[in-house]
Order: sequence, then C-alpha cells, then structure tokens
Amino acid sequence: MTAVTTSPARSEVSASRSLLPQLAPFIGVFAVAMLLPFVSNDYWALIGTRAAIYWVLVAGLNLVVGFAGHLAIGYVALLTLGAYTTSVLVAGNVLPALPVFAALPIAACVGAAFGVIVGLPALRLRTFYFAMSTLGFATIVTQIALAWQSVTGGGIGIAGPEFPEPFNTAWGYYYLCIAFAAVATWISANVAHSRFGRALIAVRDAEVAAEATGISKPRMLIAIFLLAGALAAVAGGLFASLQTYITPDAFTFDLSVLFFIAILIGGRGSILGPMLGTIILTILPEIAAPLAAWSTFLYAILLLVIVLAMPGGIAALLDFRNRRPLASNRAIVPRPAALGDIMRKSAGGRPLSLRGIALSFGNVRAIDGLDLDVAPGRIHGLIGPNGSGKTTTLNVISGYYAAKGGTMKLGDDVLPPGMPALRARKGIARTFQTPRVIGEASVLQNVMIGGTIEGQATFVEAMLSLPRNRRDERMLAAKAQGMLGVVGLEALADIRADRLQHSELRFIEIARALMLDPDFLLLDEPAAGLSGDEIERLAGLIKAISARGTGVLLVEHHADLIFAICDEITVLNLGRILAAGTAAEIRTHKEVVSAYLGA
Ligand SMILES: Nc1ncnc2c1ncn2[C@@H]1O[C@H](COP(=O)(O)OP(=O)(O)OP(=O)(O)O)[C@@H](O)[C@H]1O
Repeated sequence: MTAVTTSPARSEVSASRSLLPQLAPFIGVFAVAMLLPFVSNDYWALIGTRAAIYWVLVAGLNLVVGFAGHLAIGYVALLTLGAYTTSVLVAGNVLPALPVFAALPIAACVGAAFGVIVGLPALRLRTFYFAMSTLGFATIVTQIALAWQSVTGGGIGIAGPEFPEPFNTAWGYYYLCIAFAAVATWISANVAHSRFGRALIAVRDAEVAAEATGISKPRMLIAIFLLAGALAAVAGGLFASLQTYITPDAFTFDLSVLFFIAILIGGRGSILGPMLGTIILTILPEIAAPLAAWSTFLYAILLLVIVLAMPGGIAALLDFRNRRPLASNRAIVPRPAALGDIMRKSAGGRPLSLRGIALSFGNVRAIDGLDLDVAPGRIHGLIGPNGSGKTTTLNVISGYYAAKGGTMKLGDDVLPPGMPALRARKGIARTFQTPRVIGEASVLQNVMIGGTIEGQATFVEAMLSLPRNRRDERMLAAKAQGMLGVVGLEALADIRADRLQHSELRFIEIARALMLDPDFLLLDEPAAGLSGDEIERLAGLIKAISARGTGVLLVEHHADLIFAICDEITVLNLGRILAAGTAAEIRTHKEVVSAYLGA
C-alpha cells in the first residue's frame, strides 16, 4: 500500500505553487486581445468590443449561476437598466447632464440595487421558479422602457452615451472595454478564490454542510447579487455607447440566452471557461453570418453537444491536472501528533447539556425527552438500533432540526433551537452520515471551507484582494494543509474531491470540522465503509482530538470502536435512553445486549 503522506513543507509549497499555471491562460487571452488591432480591421474591433462588454456582465453573472448555482436567465434586464440609466444621465433629460464616467458608477449602483431585488427570490425559490422570476423581471423592465416615453424615448429610443477622446474611435473604445473586461475578470477571480467564492459553491452543492461550518447563505447571496447587478449595469452603459442608439428591442431574449449558455458551456465554478464561452458565442454568429437569424438555435445545439460530449464544459476540458490517474492502492495514514501544531487547544470547561429534548416527525417520536451530557475532552458514544434517534439527536444539537421541546445549553448559555450557523460560531462542529463534500472543489478547498468564519476580510476586501484577504487565504490554506496532514490526505490536496474513495471523504469531513477548532465535535458514523486498519487509525485520531480538550459525541454502529475509545456511552431505543454508563457497564447491560448488541 502507498502511504498518503508528504512533508508539511512540501504541502505548503503545493498550496501556493499553482498560481502561474492558473494565470497563464488569462494572460494569453488578454495578450491576444491587445494584439488584435494590429492584425485585423474595424469589423473585428466591433466584435471584440462586444465580446468584452458581454464578458463584463457574464463575469458577475457567472458568480450567480456558475458558483452559487442560481439559474438567473433574465439578466438582459440588468443590461437594459444599465444602458438606459447611463444614457439618460448623460443625455440630461431628467437631471443635469453628467459626463459618462460619472454616469457609469451611478448606473452600477442602480444595477447593484436591482441585482439584489431580482436576486432576493433566490433565498426562497430554487431552480426553475427562480429562473422564471428573473425572466418576469426582464419583461417588466422592457415594458417600462417602452412605456416611460418622457425618459427613455419609448419605442423611438434614446442616444447612447458618447465617450471622450481617446475612446471615441473604434479601437480606442475597444481598448477601453478590454480594460473593463480585465477589471471584471480580476474582481470575479478574486471573489472566486476567496473564502466567499468557496462558500458559494459550498452553499450550492452541500448547503447543510455549509450551514454547519457557520456560512450565512443570505449574506453571501446578497453580496453576490450586488456585484453581479453592478457589473451588468456597467456592461449596459458600455453596450449603449457601442450601439450609439438604444431602443427596447436592442435587448432581446437571445442576449439573455447567450449570457446563460456561455456559463453553461464554460463550466460551473470556473472563470476561464465562461470567458472563453462568451468569446465563442459572440464570434459564432459572425463567422456563420448567414445563420445569424438562427443564433438561439445555434446556441441550443452547441449547448446540447457540450452537455452530451463534455458535461463539465470547457473548464473540464482544460483541467489537465485532474485527468492524471490516481494511485489505486492509497492508504490513509493520519498523523494525530501534528494536531498540536495546528489546532487551538479547546478552552473547553463548559459541558454541552440536553434536557428533555423532544422531536417528532408526524406520529414518529424520533427523540422523546432526551437528557444527555457531553463533557469537554471526553468521548461520548451514542449507540442504538436503526431508527432509535441517534442522527436526529446530532441534527438537533447541530441546529439542523429545531427541537420541539426541552433545552440545550453550552455551559450556562442556552442554545436556541435550529440555527446551525450559530452552532458553528459557538464551537460545535459535525460530520455527516453520508459525507457532504463538494465534489467539484479540490480536497484542499473542501477543508478550507471549514474555516470560512475564521476569515477577517470583508467581501469588498476579498473582491479587491486587499492585504487582509490575502492574509486570510494564506492562513486558511496553511491550516487546511496542516489538517490534511493530520488526517493523512495532504498528498491529495489538489485533487477534485469527487475522485476520492468513500473512506477518504470521511476523513476530509473530519479535517473540515477540525478547521473550526471545535469545543465539541459530533461524528455521525465516521467508521462506516472503512477497513479494519482505517478504523484503528480513526480511533487514534478521535482520541487525539479529545485529548486536546474537544468533547466528542460519536454515533457509531461499530461496537468495537465504541467500546475501545468511549469514556461514556448512551444507548438509545425508540428515541429514549435505554442505558447510560461506562463501556464495561454497557457491554454487560442485559437490556442493551438483548435489544442491540445481541448475545
Ligand atoms: N426528516 C425526517 N422525516 C421523517 N422521519 C424522520 C426524519 N428523520 C428521521 N426520521 C425518523 O426518526 C426516527 C429516528 O431516525 P434517526 O435517523 O435519528 O435514527 P438513527 O438512530 O440515526 O438510525 P440509523 O442508525 O439507521 O442511522 C426514525 O424512525 C426515522 O425514520
């Protein structure tokens, strides 16, 4: 067997080394863009400008669709809004005329505000329903642009803003739009590679796990909708100038489809893919000019081909690192001794206590008046037959379910029912019976997600990659790399999590939970699916965690593991306590033996 271990020094290098290969394709694309004027004519200036403007919008929309997973298909509405706001402010037909560089930031603010209004339904609506609400908004905006003649010129339209020298020539304007596209790329990449970007994909692919690490979905989404709305409105202002004159029918549904499909063919969770997607979709109708009227049809065909031939889109095609085969005989060899270097020793001292906790599902009393105490620095086993209420107990403690009766306290602090993100902030971390790992993210990113709430930088600092954000990133990467060493998986740090074996996912979840330096760690069947050797190593790891002051609540069916490491054991049956005591007491408890352990 190949032991999956490398030295910490090598691993830290691995966390930072990948910057140049990541940047190279972007530098290539922008180098080609800069050279385009020297090898082509004004016709290509127009197409290049259009692609750059579309990308300014798609760069923001990509965070909503590709990262947060919300199907916003009516984003042409925000382009329209930005185009009219900029044009009206520059024309001066409502307020005194403004220079275009003053009008654009105002349009960005209007776009940000409406970005949130369009996005808010995403807090409640998922998938199709949210998509429909964005489409509805697009229709409303077009109707208002048509009807509000005194401001927008109605069906006759309004002149687009003119940019001053040197941006008033075809290539001058092209370079200006490329500069906007470069800034939009930089901002969206900064967000994507920050704790906020990782939190977005965590909410998208493993919402429950994201909440358990303390991530607040509403705040995340509002920040993203503000940014995407602002970028879309700026794109609108640029678009209006490129058009020179705008009417509501310049903002067709085809444009919305283009933006959306560019992201889908680019690949979820990527910046480069959607950027290339936008360029391809802008050029495609031009090189197939006779088919221009069929552009939506062309996009649909392209989408079908890509979805069928390479479901991960362009990004998956370019992901060479994850095409290399992994060694099949990998062994997980945790190094619990390294915990002391990484994990803060739990302040501990305060017990976690449950009194009279009750929760029913319909007529099923899943837990029925449960009293339980988990002490800091101790391992508490929770066992019982299938359906006895063990996972429900973990779900109630971690706030995923709100108990209908009883109280829960951490020391003297009462923990209100529900509120999983609050539990994480109070130092209660957990793993899941079925590992909830983000398959499309790397192993390292998955573990870094566990430390999201430890970051200090605000969203704006992350967007602009300011020093505090860079410090957060270095701290989280180093800590996550260290945690991967503790659980014995650091050699897999850069690998996509969906390529790993089930047992490895279990250890990733433990590493992610440890990122919180938890006072209490709730483990839901961590040994399920592990080999005998792996269970032994897991036992050593759990003991080392509790030795650092963390109280562990261990739900498990492997009786040997429970009896080997637990200081106390509670046995549940039909949601009630059947027995509680030390391993020796439980092993010989008559009712436990007959109801659960067997002869
Ligand atoms: N979301 C839910 N909706 C309806 N019933 C539920 C739900 N969650 C749990 N239950 C029911 O509550 C009872 C306790 O379930 P729970 O999953 O806590 O048991 P468990 O002891 O963890 O079982 P196992 O060892 O099989 O994981 C079961 O009867 C189960 O069917």
